[in-house]
Amino acid sequence: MSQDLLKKAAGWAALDYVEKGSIVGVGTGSTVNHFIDALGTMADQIKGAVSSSEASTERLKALGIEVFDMNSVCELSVYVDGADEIDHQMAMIKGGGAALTREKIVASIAKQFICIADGSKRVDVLGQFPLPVEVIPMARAAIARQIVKLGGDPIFREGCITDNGCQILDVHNLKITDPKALEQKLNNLPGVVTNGLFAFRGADVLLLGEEGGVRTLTA
Ligand SMILES: O=C(CO)[C@H](O)[C@H](O)COP(=O)(O)O
Repeated sequence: MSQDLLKKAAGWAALDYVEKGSIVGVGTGSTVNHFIDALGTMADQIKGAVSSSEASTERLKALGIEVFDMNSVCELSVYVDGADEIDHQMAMIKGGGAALTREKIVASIAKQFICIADGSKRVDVLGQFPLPVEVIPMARAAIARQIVKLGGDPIFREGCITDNGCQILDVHNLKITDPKALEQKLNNLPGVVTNGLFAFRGADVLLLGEEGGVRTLTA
């Protein structure tokens, strides 16, 4: 089965976690696009969505789903999003699609984080996928020097401007033995907006698309 079909299976499986009449937190990416398509089939049964990116907002609206301003919503029952990597403790690397900051913000008000992914995303140790760090443009070089001191190799994602008007450094060759410690260290660097480690706010449920079907794992 193709990777996209595995993503699709995981995306559609997340529909089971959507409560009727609720506002749903929606992530970003190719796996989430399948979830949004699935959500479209129950557009008249939900109140709407809070979106983590302009791209997801556009897709949601095209399916007739109302998108609420994050500031008008206190709590979400679920937040559904993909991941670039997820480990056995349900910590993730996210941000391959550059939406990490809004993803972390929307996830922070959700009771449950439902991660949808194809089987290739599950890893023993995070860090094979370069860790995205969103930075204020004027701080980029200073942050890159600090990241080198932490043992990583930051590469500027040329041409990428986030929905927040910021830039991305993709950090290669990090050995992430303690995801929470690294998440905190990176957040402490002046000019870092967000880093793509989701260790403090990991997933609660992982729906993993595999050849044999969708496997459900819980934290
Ligand atoms: O964090 C993300 C976007 O910022 C995505 O969830 C992550 O990159 C996975 O993407 P995909 O579902 O396309 O593999």
